[in-house]
Amino acid sequence: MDHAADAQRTDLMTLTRFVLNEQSKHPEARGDLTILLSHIVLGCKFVCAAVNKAGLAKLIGLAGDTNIQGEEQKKLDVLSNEVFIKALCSSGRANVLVSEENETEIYVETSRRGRYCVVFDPLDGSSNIDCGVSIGTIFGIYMLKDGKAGVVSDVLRPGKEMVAAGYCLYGSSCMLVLSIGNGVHGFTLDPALGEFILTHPVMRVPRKGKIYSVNEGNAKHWDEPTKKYVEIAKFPTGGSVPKSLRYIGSMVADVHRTLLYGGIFMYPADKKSPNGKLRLLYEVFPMAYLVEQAGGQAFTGKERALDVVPKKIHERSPIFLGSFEDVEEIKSLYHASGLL
Ligand SMILES: O=P(O)(O)OC[C@H]1O[C@](O)(COP(=O)(O)O)[C@@H](O)[C@@H]1O
Ligand SMILES: [Mg+2]
Ligand SMILES: [Mg+2]
Repeated sequence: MDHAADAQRTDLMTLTRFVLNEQSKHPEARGDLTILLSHIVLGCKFVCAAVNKAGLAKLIGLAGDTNIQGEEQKKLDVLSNEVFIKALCSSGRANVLVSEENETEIYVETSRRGRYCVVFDPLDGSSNIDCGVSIGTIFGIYMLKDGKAGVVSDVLRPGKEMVAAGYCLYGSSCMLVLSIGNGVHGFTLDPALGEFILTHPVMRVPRKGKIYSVNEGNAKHWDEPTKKYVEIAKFPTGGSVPKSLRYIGSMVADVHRTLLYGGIFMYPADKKSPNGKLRLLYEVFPMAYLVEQAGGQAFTGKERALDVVPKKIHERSPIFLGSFEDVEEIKSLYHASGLL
């Protein structure tokens, strides 16, 4: 056993240590957010373990029910949802919860209520579970508006009012990417230690990218600006090289790649789904928050994504996010089209 190396590892920047350091910069902080995040992290570790052994543990396939979105729930959707609801309730720091898998908002029992509201997608990329392609968990955190008993309007607020957001990627490695309003930081799970270690400090999305990411299967239903953008990406003029298409079909994985490599991820509105497919509260807002914190931008086809005021908890929204200049291009096409 290489004790020296092991001793070395004790000064690794773990996620817990990182959040405690951030907390220490705010003398007014009571540590509630730190405790809440530690319970979300526990949930991610649990789901990561379940995903890794999904085939062995008969966690592949359908659970037999349909969720409010009309989607057939996968066994891992249901398990992950239970894991996060239990973890958040037991933190004693959560108040109102909104999950993709629950029709209505969840109110934590009075004795265990706290000052934060959490919106989450317990398992993102469900269509990729059974084939072992990267999937994830997405979350966003609001603080109660007036500190009293939570109500649904505590979460029907613009994404820019969130105090933290993140996702956990269950892929070739398990990574948790987090922002508590001070940049974006990536942590990789060390399976031996069972700790998330800071491996990607201060993530910055490249200003301009070479990748576009969209489900081209919907192309015939797209509006003109989206069609034009993809046309230019494929057949650029003036000697520029065509962009590469990359689409995994798990938002967490497609956004993670976009944050690291740059480019644009989009799920536009189309004639089939006039509000797009992705959900504003627990998919679009957390990802837009992270992308903006990393120097990129997020646009709905009409406005800055984080300025939208949701009316319903499962509301959908079109989204274009990623490298600043790439999103600027699609914004100018919307302006030019008169749709804005
Ligand atoms: O198959 P499509 O229409 O391209 O949709 C893929 C999108 O749907 C999602 O799977 C929806 O999320 P859930 O799996 O959490 O329902 C996103 O992760 C992904 O970006
Ligand atoms: Mg999802
Ligand atoms: Mg989901």
